[in-house]
Amino acid sequence: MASGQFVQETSSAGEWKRQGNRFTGRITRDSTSRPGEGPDDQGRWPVEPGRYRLVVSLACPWAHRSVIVRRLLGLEDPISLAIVDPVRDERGWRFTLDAGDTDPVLGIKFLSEAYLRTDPSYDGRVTVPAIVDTNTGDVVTNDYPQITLDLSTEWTDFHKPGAPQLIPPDRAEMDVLIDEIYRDVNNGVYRCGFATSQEAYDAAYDALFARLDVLEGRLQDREYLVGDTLREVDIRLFTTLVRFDAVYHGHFKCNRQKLTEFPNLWAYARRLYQRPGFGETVDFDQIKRHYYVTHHNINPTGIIPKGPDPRVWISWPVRPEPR
Ligand SMILES: N[C@@H](CCC(=O)N[C@@H](CS)C(=O)NCC(=O)O)C(=O)O
Repeated sequence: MASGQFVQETSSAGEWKRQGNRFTGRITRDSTSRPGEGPDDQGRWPVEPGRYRLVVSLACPWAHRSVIVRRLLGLEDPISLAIVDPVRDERGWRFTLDAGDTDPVLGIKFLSEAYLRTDPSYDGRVTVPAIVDTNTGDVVTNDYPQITLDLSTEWTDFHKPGAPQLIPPDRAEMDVLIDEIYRDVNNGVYRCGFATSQEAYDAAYDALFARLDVLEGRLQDREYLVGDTLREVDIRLFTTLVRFDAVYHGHFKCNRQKLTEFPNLWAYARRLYQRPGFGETVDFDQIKRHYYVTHHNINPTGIIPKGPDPRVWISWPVRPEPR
């Protein structure tokens, strides 16, 4: 069996097992910490506009969720944004897009500096998205599924007028879909790409396309995955779909078919892309550079494919809305 890029996260059967999220602090309205302080004894930090910095890579699908949600809710001013270079070197995520290769607010050159400041013994992967407290430079959270939920539910006082309700009052149906989509699609593409045995790859590929077939059927007569309005689950699916043909189809060998060959999923993804808050957050150049240059084991030459042509996302009208 070939060894993978992420040896600590590869099982003896060659399956990719994603590491847990180390920092699970939450920014909540009921934190008992005073402004400027935190966390309280339950790990809750106070909601405070201007205090926290969201660190993302525009290439990363997990971080991309938080970029979209922050924008849809109008949280750009209350929560600032730091964007790392899409290409990691052996020192991890770098602030080389900024003047002096330094984040202007946090004053650090590498995201690892914040991780190690917060936990000097940390030896896992340093990941985005992460929210950093600008008072101390400590990492509050890299718990990406919770980050977007808390933007929706804890920061409501700072949402823009008319901000969407991304979390339905009854979450049961959405949460089932979120789990299935995470396992088979969001993480499923990584399980294909990072598998180091044929069996592990085959199983991940089968589960991925079986789930996409189900979703394709679900979207036959719906505009959104749940109910008749945009929800968090749509954002979670979108950030994988928008990378599918550019990266996952070739680089991760998810190649039974392209997104453009699923009529309903393709129309759905394009409808979302063309909504405010979605397409303008997609940077195909950074997405491709990240995956093809950073994953040496699966693309040793580092050559970045020129295609596909991104104009397909906008160049002809989207199919009419489903009935
Ligand atoms: N925090 C999660 C998900 C976030 C994640 O994997 N982000 C990627 C970018 S898409 C990352 O930061 N990777 C850094 C690395 O692999 O060293 C994890 O630990 O797996």
